[in-house]
Amino acid sequence: MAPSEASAPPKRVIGLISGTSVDGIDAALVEITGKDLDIKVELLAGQTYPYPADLRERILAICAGEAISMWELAQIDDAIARAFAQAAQNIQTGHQPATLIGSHGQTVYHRPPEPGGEGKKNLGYTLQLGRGALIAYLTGITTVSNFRVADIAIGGHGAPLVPRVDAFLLSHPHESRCIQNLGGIGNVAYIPPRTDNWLSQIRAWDTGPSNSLLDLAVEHLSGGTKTYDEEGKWAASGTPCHPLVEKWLTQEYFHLPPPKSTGRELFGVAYLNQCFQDAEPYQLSPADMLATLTELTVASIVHSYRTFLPQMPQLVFLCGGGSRNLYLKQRLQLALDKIPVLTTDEAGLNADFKEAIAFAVLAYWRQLGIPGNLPTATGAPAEVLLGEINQQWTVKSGQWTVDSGQ
Ligand SMILES: Nc1ncnc2c1ncn2[C@@H]1O[C@H](COP(=O)(O)OP(=O)(O)OP(=O)(O)O)[C@@H](O)[C@H]1O
Ligand SMILES: CC(=O)N[C@H]1[C@@H]2OC[C@@H](O2)[C@@H](O)[C@@H]1O[C@H](C)C(=O)O
Repeated sequence: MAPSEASAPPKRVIGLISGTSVDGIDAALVEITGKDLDIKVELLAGQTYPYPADLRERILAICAGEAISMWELAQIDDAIARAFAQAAQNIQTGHQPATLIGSHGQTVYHRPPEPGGEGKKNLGYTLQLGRGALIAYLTGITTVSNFRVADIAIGGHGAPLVPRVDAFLLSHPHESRCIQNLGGIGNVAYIPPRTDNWLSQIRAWDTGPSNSLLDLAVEHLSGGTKTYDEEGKWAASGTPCHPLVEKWLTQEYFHLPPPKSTGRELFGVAYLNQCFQDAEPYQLSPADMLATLTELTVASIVHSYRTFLPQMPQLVFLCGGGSRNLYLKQRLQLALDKIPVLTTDEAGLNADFKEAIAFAVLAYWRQLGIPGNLPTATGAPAEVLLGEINQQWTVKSGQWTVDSGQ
């Protein structure tokens, strides 16, 4: 083997994301080798760093549509970048330092593209706070950020982006698989067996609410003493009200064909208030209400598989915080009948940190010049490089030098 073909040393990368649950910053320190089907990712450390309570409250208020001044926007952007930079520092404790960060940031607004004729549709818009330039400066590590904007600029949804990573880490030569993320919002990647043109046959979309409504309901019903339902125990003590689930399932989003994306703008506080109003005639107990909202997550996922997939998958792998909700998992298994429902842990990929791991891989691909989006997932007309590279600049002997991050 020629020296240039000798396998490159592993690249040490940090992935950072705070998702739509706004529960905290998921940080993953990984070692990556290979590029596509030969890619290997080893998780060296994974940790969630909760936001300070006041910052979380402000982010949730902005996500719920509260108007803020540009001054406050700047303050929050910096506060998030600082928290992300701190998470990147902390996750390296006891390890060799990383040479690259992939930082998703915090989504505070997401508007999918509006349908319309060629050149007539409104582009989507998405805003992730926590600017990469500040993270690069504070950590001294080259940071890739703003992953969604390039896909959106050419007409895509800019989401979901993880499916391409799922494809390379979780595909199977003979088996079709759904990778179902259960975050604040749910999203699915359907990955066919790796036969000819398998990449172009991948389908992916946001399935709707996963924990966003449940968490808000738990906070309300517990009088603010809980932020989520540990293992789904509270919901498990109730009974789902099926007529309500049927009514909620008539909502337009669930019937839109993919590609499609959504967020807390739709499945947030106002939506939950409507759910409570709809539930009034049924006089549900708190536990029944939580069981019914859980059932909406389950039913919307299964309905979307049955409606939009070319065929049902042979296996479903769950990931995201909702995969720890045993009641949700059990209801999903019941609804999917004979299709095994596992977590990605069982495929060797940590279910809690898969999104953080994915943004480490997307940053790595960005640096190698490999596209990160899948047009069948985001609806973009082409593959594009995702993310803006914020080089780590240092002053050496009075001259600016740039750390290539290689
Ligand atoms: N042990 C648990 N039992 C029940 N639910 C849990 C548990 N752990 C986490 N969750 C749920 O998972 C949520 C967080 O999931 P996750 O971190 O995957 O979401 P996210 O990344 O913020 O969202 P998204 O994927 O939409 O961006 C919590 O808000 C909670 O509802
Ligand atoms: C705009 C935005 O932040 N979307 C998130 C959100 O959370 C889940 C779902 O909605 C998904 O589409 C996306 O995140 C994951 C990481 C993705 O892009 O694959």
